[in-house]
Amino acid sequence: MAGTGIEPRIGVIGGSGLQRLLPEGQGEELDVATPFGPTSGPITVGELGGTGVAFLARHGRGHSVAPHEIPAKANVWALASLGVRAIVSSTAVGGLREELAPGSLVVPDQLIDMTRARGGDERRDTYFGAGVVEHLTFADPCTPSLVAAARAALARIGEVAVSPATTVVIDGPRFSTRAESRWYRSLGGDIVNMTQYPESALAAELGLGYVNLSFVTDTDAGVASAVDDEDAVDASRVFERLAAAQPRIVAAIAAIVAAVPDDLRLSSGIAREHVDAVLAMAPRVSA
Ligand SMILES: CSC[C@H]1O[C@H](OP(=O)(O)O)[C@H](O)[C@@H]1O
Ligand SMILES: Nc1ncnc2[nH]cnc12
Repeated sequence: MAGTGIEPRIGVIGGSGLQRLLPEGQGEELDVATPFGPTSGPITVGELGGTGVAFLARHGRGHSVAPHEIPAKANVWALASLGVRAIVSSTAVGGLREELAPGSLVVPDQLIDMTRARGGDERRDTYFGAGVVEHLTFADPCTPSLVAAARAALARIGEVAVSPATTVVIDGPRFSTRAESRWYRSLGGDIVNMTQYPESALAAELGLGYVNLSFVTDTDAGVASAVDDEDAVDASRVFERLAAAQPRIVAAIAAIVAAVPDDLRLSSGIAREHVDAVLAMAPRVSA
């Protein structure tokens, strides 16, 4: 429990363009030490619509942490150590299909991991090993009940989210070539992003629910952008579109947070004692 007395039930990881969830001055900022080094930045614990939340900006303050440098193990561990039961994440994505125009909202249910851990240790995608042998059941990288709840919550606020959908996750920080983009689409990808993995797998390893809200900022570099090159990916345009959509994204995240059931029950098949052993690891205090 944080000093405010608020017990965060939901962790929110804000992606590109989502630096703050609670109004300025609300909530308590915590620096949570972890066995995996520092998190991307401070975690703000407060209340959102009556629900205790712990908010972390994935790329840190001022977007200073590149996608391949994101300390996903530290970030997910820190939220779990604060007691959250589920993570609601936001991401900016490229659309791989014409119908996924910039401005579309997507609630993916599947992903294809195309990362090759080129970021080094930050990209490591498991807490287990060193004698603790676990094989994560990861057929549903996004918790199905939360995907359904998110879709319904968005509909209630008048948003039509594209769902189900498959995210192709790449290392970044560069965007894809036209050939890669066409290939991802031919694999069945609907959207492309750099951060939904390993975050989602690490959450599942710690027994947390995971649901993602994706905001389409561009049509990547493939077939769709050939239709309208104005929409081909370009980082400055991505940030402009995210800034303009910030109130809409915050409202959508708030609706999803409110829809996470109190009695969220998960079974990822991982032995509880193994989860507890990871959570009991001593925090490493950074220099
Ligand atoms: C700003 S363009 C590329 C950047 O945006 C996405 O970030 P996030 O997933 O945290 O919203 C993408 O994954 C890249 O990191
Ligand atoms: N086209 C794209 N590829 C990867 N990550 C993205 N984030 C936003 N747009 C993206």
